[in-house]
Amino acid sequence: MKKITIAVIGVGLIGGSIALSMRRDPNIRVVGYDVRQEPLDKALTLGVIHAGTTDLQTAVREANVIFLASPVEQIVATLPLLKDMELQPDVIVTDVGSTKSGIVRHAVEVISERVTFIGGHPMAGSHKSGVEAASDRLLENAYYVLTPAPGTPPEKVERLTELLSLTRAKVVQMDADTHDQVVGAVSHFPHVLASALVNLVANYDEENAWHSRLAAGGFRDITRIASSNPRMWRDVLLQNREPLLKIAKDWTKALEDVIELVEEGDPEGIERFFQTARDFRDGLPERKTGALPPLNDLYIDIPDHPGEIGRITTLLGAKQINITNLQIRETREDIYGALRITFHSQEEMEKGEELLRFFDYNVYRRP
Ligand SMILES: NC(=O)C1=CN([C@@H]2O[C@H](COP(=O)(O)OP(=O)(O)OC[C@H]3O[C@@H](n4cnc5c(N)ncnc54)[C@H](O)[C@@H]3O)[C@@H](O)[C@H]2O)C=CC1
Ligand SMILES: O=C(O)C(=O)Cc1ccc(O)cc1
Repeated sequence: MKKITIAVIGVGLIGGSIALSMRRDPNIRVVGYDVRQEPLDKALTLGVIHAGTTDLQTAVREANVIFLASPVEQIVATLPLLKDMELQPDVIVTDVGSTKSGIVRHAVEVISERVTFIGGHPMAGSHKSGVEAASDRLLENAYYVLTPAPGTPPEKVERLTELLSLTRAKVVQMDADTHDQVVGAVSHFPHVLASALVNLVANYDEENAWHSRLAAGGFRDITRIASSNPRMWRDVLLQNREPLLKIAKDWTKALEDVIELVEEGDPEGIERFFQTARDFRDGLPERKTGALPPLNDLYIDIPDHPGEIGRITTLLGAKQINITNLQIRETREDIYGALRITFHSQEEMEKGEELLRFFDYNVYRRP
């Protein structure tokens, strides 16, 4: 089979994960470019890329496909640089940015007879960043949105789709504006809300430190994404202003509606509010096929002493069930702790679940 070269511009969490997925094919050579030497050194050490450079022209010269994987404002800034560079004829330039309309608009400058641009956004990720968190499984089972323009040659979209099968993501297509509206609502705005809530509670906490001490499961769950990379999210908000401002207005109205129900002391209305949300939330696709990142986690109630954890890992080890991480979560009333176990694969998680249930542990798939 013909050897091809992939250039990854920005070797961080997503660029690194794409690179690792591409490396599943031995005929693919991955060249990484970054503005910093450090991620390139790490990526080489971790076997994420075959070669690394801080010179953009060197990275893209041989590339058949170029993935722009830096923060979105930097993707916009890189596009015009490509225009003056020596590129392979028939090269496909794509990106992984969380926003699409602005990027697709700027990409028009680089599109030519010889250069195709196809916007892309893998709908999986993490609040972690950097190449050290990259994984060839990060995008597995997630949606991967492509936003080809009406004039994009369909055979190029097909070629990119085929290449992306190495990520094991599910490639779908939509126009860039629709993407920004939908993803604004299900991803960007939740990040704003999570951070706003954390900042509110942090202010209360200055007056009364019980806030952070009592911050329990619900607060932690809904605010996990407030630990995301502030630079990255700054750029996302700046790139997706219009849809986000509209969603923020709708949100304000939705919150006012709840406030009204509370002011009126309307029990049916309040219950309906929670019930409607619960019905939709419970009907969301399971993690393995949805927009949430794929996780092979189980949560187990354990009596709060160390011997118990040893027993669980021994049981799993004896059945050759591989785990990749263990975490003790909040202790409830000093009786039970919740142990989170991350398994190496979905299959191993299912085996672990069955085994631990057999030994009478309370096992949950959600925290
Ligand atoms: N973090 C996530 O969960 C997801 C992020 N994305 C998108 O992927 C892109 C990358 O995000 P992450 O991998 O999370 O960030 P990251 O911070 O892990 O990696 C970004 C890398 O880009 C490099 N960089 C910065 N400016 C650059 C430039 N001008 N040229 C080349 N490299 C440059 C940085 O040095 C860093 O190594 C962003 O556009 C983000 O919107 C998409 C899906 C999920
Ligand atoms: O941490 C999480 O759950 C995320 O929200 C992941 C994510 C972050 C950014 C994206 O553009 C897509 C997915």
